[in-house]
Amino acid sequence: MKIGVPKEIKNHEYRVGLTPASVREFVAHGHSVMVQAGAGSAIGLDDAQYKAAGATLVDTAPEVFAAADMIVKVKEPQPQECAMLRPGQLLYTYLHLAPDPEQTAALVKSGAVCVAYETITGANGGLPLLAPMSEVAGRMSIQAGAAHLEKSKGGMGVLLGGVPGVAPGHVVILGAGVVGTHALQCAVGAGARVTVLDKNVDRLRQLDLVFGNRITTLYSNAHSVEESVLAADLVVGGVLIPGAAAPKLVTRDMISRMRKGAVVVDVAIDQGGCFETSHATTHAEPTYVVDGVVHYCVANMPGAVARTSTFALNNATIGPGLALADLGWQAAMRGNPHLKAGLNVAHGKVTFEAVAKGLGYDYTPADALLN
Ligand SMILES: NC(=O)C1=CN([C@@H]2O[C@H](COP(=O)(O)OP(=O)(O)OC[C@H]3O[C@@H](n4cnc5c(N)ncnc54)[C@H](O)[C@@H]3O)[C@@H](O)[C@H]2O)C=CC1
Ligand SMILES: CC(=O)C(=O)O
Ligand SMILES: [Mg+2]
Repeated sequence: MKIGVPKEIKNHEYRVGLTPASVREFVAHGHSVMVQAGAGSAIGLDDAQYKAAGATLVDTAPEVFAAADMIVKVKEPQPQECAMLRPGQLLYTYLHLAPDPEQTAALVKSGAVCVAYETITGANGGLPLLAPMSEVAGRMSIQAGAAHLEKSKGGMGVLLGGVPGVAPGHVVILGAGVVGTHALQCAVGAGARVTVLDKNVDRLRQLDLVFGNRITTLYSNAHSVEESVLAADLVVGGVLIPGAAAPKLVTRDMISRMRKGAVVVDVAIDQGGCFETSHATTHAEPTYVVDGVVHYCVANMPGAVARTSTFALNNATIGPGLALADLGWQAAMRGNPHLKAGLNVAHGKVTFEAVAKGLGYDYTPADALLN
């Protein structure tokens, strides 16, 4: 198969779909790999390394899209990329379609076969191709939140760890999944007071066993969310209903009653966000203020630490990527329900139920297209 890797074009996005090591794997499996010149140069993966790994370098994205059977990316295709997709072409990347009707319409129109990293499931549960970026974003959420609590960034001027004789900052984490757990590790490490909420009590039990009374765990409902958020200096939003739009747990009214200069980091913004007042921002302008509360809602947080993130992402995407290329998407998915769960759009049909339901499309189960 001809594999194509274009340079990412989203704002401040320096990750790249394949590392040179991953190119080498695809080539060893008998595939040819085309990489757009300069695709990895911002993170020290230069063209010479791709060449040495067996890739062909081409100058422009249109050349990559025109020649490749399978496009490997990081972020959801931007409008000019959607326009270059063709019927039957395989797209392997993050999509986050539920909150994105324009992209969904463009992918449906393209006729391409679109596999979303974030909905591929794991044999042992979880979302293994989302997990590494959630680890990164979870850890970054405390870093970003702490920075924006400083006065010069619009915050109230709180040091998360406090100092002897002064109480630490209070971090509230919504969702105890991968983002939540990694945020929690960093918040505890920084010396903050930490409260974490989830609807999954087993998950709270696991965290309680590890962190004991260094943290407070709470079952998530409207009451506990409201009480916690109103007492917080920093709130991290890390909830997920896989493939669906994020539930709006924090209302506009709660935001208006929060402490002035508090910070919210809505990591779940790529699925639409879990604060009613959230809208997606970019690394170029990461924050805005509503009712005195600083909102950080960057939809590609791992792009800021693109080198670490690219390696972590490739560790997870290489296996399913090789299966798709080696067997073709239909045979690969027939034998693997976890990979099949990644199919979101194919041949003009929406094949992921939560996306179809949320955006008003007829739902076509993937099985109907696998013959
Ligand atoms: N902005 C960015 O750059 C990035 C965003 N993300 C996003 O972060 C979000 C979280 O991802 P993960 O932690 O990997 O998901 P996960 O599936 O590991 O965890 C989500 C947690 O939310 C919980 N949850 C669901 N409804 C809830 C509710 N009403 N109240 C409290 N908890 C609730 C679930 O029980 C689960 O434990 C996703 O939307 C993901 O796409 C991930 C990486 C980067
Ligand atoms: C998961 C995601 O949206 C990202 O890594 O940018
Ligand atoms: Mg999007």
